[in-house]
Amino acid sequence: MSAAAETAAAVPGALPAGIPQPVLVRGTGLLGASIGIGLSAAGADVLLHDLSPAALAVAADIGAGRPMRIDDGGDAGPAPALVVVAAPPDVTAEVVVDSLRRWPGALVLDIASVKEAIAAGVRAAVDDGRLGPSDPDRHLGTHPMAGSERSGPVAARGTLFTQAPWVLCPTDTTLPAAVQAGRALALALRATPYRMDARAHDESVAMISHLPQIAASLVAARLQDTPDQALALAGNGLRDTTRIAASDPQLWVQILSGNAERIVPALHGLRDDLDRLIRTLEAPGAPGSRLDMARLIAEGNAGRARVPGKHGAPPQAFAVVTVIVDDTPGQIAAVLDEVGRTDVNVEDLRLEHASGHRAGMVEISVLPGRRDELVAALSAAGWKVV
Ligand SMILES: NC(=O)c1ccc[n+]([C@@H]2O[C@H](COP(=O)([O-])OP(=O)(O)OC[C@H]3O[C@@H](n4cnc5c(N)ncnc54)[C@H](O)[C@@H]3O)[C@@H](O)[C@H]2O)c1
Ligand SMILES: O=C(O)C(=O)C[C@]1(C(=O)O)C=C[C@@H](O)C=C1
Repeated sequence: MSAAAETAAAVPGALPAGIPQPVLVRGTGLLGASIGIGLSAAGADVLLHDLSPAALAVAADIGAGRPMRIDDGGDAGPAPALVVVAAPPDVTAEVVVDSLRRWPGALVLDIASVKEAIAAGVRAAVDDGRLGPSDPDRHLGTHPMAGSERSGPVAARGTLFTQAPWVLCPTDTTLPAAVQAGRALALALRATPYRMDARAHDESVAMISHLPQIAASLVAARLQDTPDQALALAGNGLRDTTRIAASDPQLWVQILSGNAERIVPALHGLRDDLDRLIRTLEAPGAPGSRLDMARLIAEGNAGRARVPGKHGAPPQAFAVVTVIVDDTPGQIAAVLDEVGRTDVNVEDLRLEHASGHRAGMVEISVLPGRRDELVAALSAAGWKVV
């Protein structure tokens, strides 16, 4: 399995050449509206369509583009030159096929989370005569590796894709113009394009996206009957491991069933480790059991250390500077204002509210070499740094 990251960087605020316009986004939920907002902000002419009038209206209201009517009596508005299908996975192939048929001059991209099933669905339309043999060449399967546990346009933001990988899955016959459009779309939204075939993509996401989702859901499911007094003690360990357990069940049913063949081997591996741990913990005092536990946690350390940092850079441990603030309006902005006066780049930011207390903690991640400088500056300005 190999992925080639392209290195060209987007010029901030500029629309890279190669995005045919107007662009029509079909499906204006979280992803479609985010794409619309980002492209509109970069100066593209964006049309929007969604089966849900409410999702369409919200997307238009938040600046994702202008609504377009699509129906069998003729479409209202100009023919799109590029269609981006951002509908749920189980209807994506059909919306791609419909778009290829409706607009014979348009390139069509989709962004669904699984890729082989969509490609097969589009090819099936050639077999049943709905598409001509070369129509699928205008289609490119893609997948932005950015999202959220939330869905719908209300959660959309134009910066969703910044610094995220965006996978492009051309086949041997995909038109170069379609690949160029996919690459330009990723760059316009400040993502990093990667090229990969659909099979390698699906194998990869089984491990780096689908298995984590399942693990988070299974862990969170255990909490249903946990007493409130135990949950009141929850710290970041639980929050970190269960954030994506809040994801949309409908979406994930489609993703998991669309990639079941690749997910099952990963689950067998997980089950083997779980069985091993259960056996060990059933006899924690037995000879070798502590070594077993240490190995398991160390194996987790080794896997975690392989997760890349921003821009696909090697994993990097940041230093965390923790500032205690009163839990009152304006405090966090004031801390950040102070940080802005230094020349230290904020790599990550996290807010922590101690339950039952009127104080919060702002955790600022910076490059380790810049930690002392930031601590000195914040302390000198009177902030409580711990
Ligand atoms: N949510 C994520 O984190 C994420 C990340 C990357 C890719 N994706 C993919 O992006 C796509 C959209 O996901 P989302 O999270 O934005 O979902 P969402 O539920 O927020 O939005 C989907 C939208 O598609 C609309 N829709 C349904 N059928 C349609 C049709 N036939 N024509 C036009 N619109 C239709 C729905 O009304 C809804 O507004 C999915 O294929 C998903 O796999 C999601
Ligand atoms: O919620 C998030 O943070 C995500 O990025 C979601 C995530 C992921 O697993 O990375 C989930 C599914 C999508 O297909 C792509 C992105």
